[in-house]
Amino acid sequence: MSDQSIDPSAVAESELATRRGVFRAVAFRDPEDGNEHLALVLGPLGEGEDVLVRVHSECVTGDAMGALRCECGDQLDAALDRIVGEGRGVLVYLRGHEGRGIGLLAKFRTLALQDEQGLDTVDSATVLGLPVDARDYGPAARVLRHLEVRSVRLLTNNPDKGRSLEDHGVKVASRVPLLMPARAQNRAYLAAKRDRLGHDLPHLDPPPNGSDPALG
Ligand SMILES: Nc1nc2c(ncn2[C@@H]2O[C@H](COP(=O)(O)OP(=O)(O)OP(=O)(O)O)[C@@H](O)[C@H]2O)c(=O)[nH]1
Repeated sequence: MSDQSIDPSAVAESELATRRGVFRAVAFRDPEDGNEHLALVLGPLGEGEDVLVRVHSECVTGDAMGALRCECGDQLDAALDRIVGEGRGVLVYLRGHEGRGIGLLAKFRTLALQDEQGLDTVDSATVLGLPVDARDYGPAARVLRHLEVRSVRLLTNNPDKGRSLEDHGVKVASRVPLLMPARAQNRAYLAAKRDRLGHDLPHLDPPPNGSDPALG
């Protein structure tokens, strides 16, 4: 549980008209990591119970450039569509989470190893002495408290994300799958997330005899 709260002087808000509609956009500087993060809020949140929430880790290649080797961009679009479909919800976009927290340069080093040596997303980090996942969800918990969100339906396939948010005091009422169809370019990445990182991705083809054809 992180007790720190966001200082009002470190928050700025504006309306943000997007292709999907008008959001309340809340920028904030987190008191612990010092990064400037973003929350997009749709609709009145009422009592703040059971709010549909996506906590999305920055991925400049997937989110902004449309890269296909991960499914980050697809998930960002799908999460916003789901929130707009309900007419109520929050997307928290966490900066400083690039590459699961190792940063852009280090992420590219891991991507090069994946391309050149066929390592997966886990081994390509560990051979470089980098953490597989260094993300801190404290900023998400703090902004959800700031927004008076009391419990969330969390859009994620990653059970650890729900647990980490709960460790920071967020009540996760349920986990809502955010399953993206596999593409040729991201099949190996998705398989590694399922097989090595424990993500719930039941829509992927099961690995026959313990090996995934997408990897071979
Ligand atoms: N280190 C590293 N990071 C990657 C790689 N591919 C994508 N990422 C980063 O992974 C982060 C997203 O994490 P994921 O593990 O894909 O998914 P998640 O956020 O844990 O789970 P979901 O909530 O289901 O999306 C983003 O910050 C991406 O930049 C990679 O090969 N190596």
